[in-house]
Amino acid sequence: MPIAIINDTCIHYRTEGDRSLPALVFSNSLGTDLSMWQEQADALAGRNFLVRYDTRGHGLSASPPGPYSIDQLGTDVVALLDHLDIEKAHFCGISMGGVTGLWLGVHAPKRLNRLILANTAARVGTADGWRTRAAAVRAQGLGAIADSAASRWFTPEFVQHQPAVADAMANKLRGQNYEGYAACCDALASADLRAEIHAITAPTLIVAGAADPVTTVADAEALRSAIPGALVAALPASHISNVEAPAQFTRQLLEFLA
Ligand SMILES: O=C(O)CC1=CCC(=O)O1
Repeated sequence: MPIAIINDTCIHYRTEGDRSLPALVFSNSLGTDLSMWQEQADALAGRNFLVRYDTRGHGLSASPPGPYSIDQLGTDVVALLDHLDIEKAHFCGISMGGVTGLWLGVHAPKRLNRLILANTAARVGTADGWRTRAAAVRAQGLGAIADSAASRWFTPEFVQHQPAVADAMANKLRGQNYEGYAACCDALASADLRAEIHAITAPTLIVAGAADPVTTVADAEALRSAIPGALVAALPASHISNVEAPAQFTRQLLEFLA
């Protein structure tokens, strides 16, 4: 279980594949952990040096008291690259992980090769919405958020046909650290990169879920028009598109990184 002490915080990560291959970093969404990328890791470990990590406040990484900020989530990645002696990497982040990717595109362009931004936006939801959620989680824990997770993350058809996958992810959320989750809601409350993302120079692929109610296809189009040269692919999925449409997601990754 590799742990790096990064910005005074224990960050859990996992590497796979040959170090001589181009590095590819995966960043998880709110309430999940690095295991969400298993399908992509299985497909890509022969082609890339994979680095998966648990965003602070998630999985086996530490959950120091919040609020966190998007600058912190982004500088954690830069420090993890330093720790692993990686000069430049591809970066694939989903939802909150995608916001981290946008931050890296703006603030750490020299550390990036290609950028894959899935189910994300330069401004996800509203500051009030995230502050209300953070307060509710600090007061009541993660039970209610976990109970409703499947409906935010997946289409009803997916939940019906793959109940074990949806339940396993919701149960994992139930077991997360509530302060870490709330502190990441604080980070999303204050993250608004809309005025900055035009400066991104990394070749960028935006992956949308055609049925995503959280970060919509319109959000993906807004990213595409702001980021020079960005491409968009819409998959038949809701918010956690790499789990709901794993084969299509992986194909997009492979084609974009080829
Ligand atoms: O609300 C959710 O659970 C979905 C989500 C929003 C940001 C993120 O990373 O996940």
